[in-house]
Amino acid sequence: MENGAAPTAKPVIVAIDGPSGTGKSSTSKAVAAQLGLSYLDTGAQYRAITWWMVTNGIDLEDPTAIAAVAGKPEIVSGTDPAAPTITVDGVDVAGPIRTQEVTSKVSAVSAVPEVRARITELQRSLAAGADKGIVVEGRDIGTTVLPDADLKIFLTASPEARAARRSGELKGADVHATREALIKRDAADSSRKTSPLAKADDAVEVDTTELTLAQVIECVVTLVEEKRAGK
Ligand SMILES: Nc1ncnc2c1ncn2[C@@H]1O[C@H](COP(=O)(O)OP(=O)(O)O)[C@@H](O)[C@H]1O
Ligand SMILES: Nc1ccn([C@@H]2O[C@H](COP(=O)(O)OP(=O)(O)O)[C@@H](O)[C@H]2O)c(=O)n1
Repeated sequence: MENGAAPTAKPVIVAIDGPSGTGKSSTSKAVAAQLGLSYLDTGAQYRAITWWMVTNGIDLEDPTAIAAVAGKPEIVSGTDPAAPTITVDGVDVAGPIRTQEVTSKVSAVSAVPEVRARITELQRSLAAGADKGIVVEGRDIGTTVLPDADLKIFLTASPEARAARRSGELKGADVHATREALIKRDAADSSRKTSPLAKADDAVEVDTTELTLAQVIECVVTLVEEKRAGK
């Protein structure tokens, strides 16, 4: 080693996939913060492009209409896990992308191949530019976006646990209706032709139903540290 300098750690790429409400965002943010890595919420990017389409009156029942404008909005993601940001054409959309309207329409938009190609390119470039490494969470990160990730995790949980977690967030929301909406969105995301929600063959599956968030975070941090140590 020249000048006795300490070796610089190789950037580590972590892919976390799974259905809605399994804890991907909370886990990824915490793991990235704890390990000094960047963090990317790819669902927020699909929500942002959906928000733009809704705002601009695009017919979301028509995949050709969606494909025709997929390249128009400029979507920028801030990857600091302590303060992730998302803008569309310079407008902060962190709030508006979480509405029921966007949630109910995002699967139709994200199924369009031109949308996926556009967003996948953004994701790969953000991952390549993360000096220390990055935790990227979504549905197709381990299978399609970053197939060479150093570590792939696939989070699962029972529909009941996921619905209870989500309705806890959406204060007062009916657990049954939330459960039905989750199941419908997962079915759409899993059955689309282009890069569906799926576990990569080499992903580690973690069932979070009976685990606390702190336990899931600890489990993933340990797996990253083991990878880094070459175990
Ligand atoms: N293991 C867990 N136990 C209990 N609640 C959890 C757990 N993991 C996440 N949560 C909570 O569930 C909700 C959904 O988690 P989130 O990380 O947004 O899931 P996802 O990104 O997979 O949709 C959040 O309110 C979060 O605090
Ligand atoms: N890598 C990804 C991430 C999200 N998505 C789409 O974006 C939607 C919203 O993702 P999200 O992660 O914000 O969803 P939540 O489970 O957090 O509600 C999903 O239902 C998918 O339709 C995708 O297609 N591919």
